[in-house]
Amino acid sequence: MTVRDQPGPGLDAALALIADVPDFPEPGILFKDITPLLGDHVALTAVIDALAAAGRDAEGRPVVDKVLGMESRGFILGAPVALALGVGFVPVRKAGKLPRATYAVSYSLEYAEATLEIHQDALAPGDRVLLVDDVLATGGTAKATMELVAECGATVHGIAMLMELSFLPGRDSLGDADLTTLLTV
Ligand SMILES: O=P(O)(O)OC[C@H]1O[C@H](OP(=O)(O)OP(=O)(O)O)[C@H](O)[C@@H]1O
Ligand SMILES: Nc1ncnc2[nH]cnc12
Repeated sequence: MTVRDQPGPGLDAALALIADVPDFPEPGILFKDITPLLGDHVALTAVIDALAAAGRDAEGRPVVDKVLGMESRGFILGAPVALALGVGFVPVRKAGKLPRATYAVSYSLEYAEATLEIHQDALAPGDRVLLVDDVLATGGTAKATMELVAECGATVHGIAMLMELSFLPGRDSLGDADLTTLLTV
């Protein structure tokens, strides 16, 4: 597994806007609140540019066919990353939200259990995709999404996360996937 830090102008200041909220949504969880960062145009631009770099080659050319975002914070970050790369966006949604035929995977995350779904025709066999989300905690969400991509016959080019919680074993569940995290806490 490769981890690439993507320092850039304004990125450190952007990441400093993430707020710690103790005991949310339940006692013992230190919740990482990205809403102050999202509300700052300069910070949001720096973060989207840094995440999009995970979908480019060394010359800066896009190398993915689709960006996937996991509900719901992965939608906020993933859609602008897709625009930056000039490719389409695919939502990976919680159970029961997608209207047509889906593949589904159930999983556990830091403070809940859930099922994620993808439309069966969202990806073409052989598509190379970039997964985008805000937090890598237990890795349950990312691992479930990788399984959905495999079920579609597509390939995970990389996983781009705003932050990684180093006190949880998230990265251990991602095999040899190419993981980019902008911040480790
Ligand atoms: O690595 P994990 O343990 O799976 O946790 C990470 C996931 O948890 C959060 O999403 P959540 O399901 O809480 O949904 P939200 O974005 O709608 O708040 C976060 O946005 C990641 O998707
Ligand atoms: N501690 C945390 N803060 C924010 N989002 C999360 N998703 C899973 N764990 C989280």
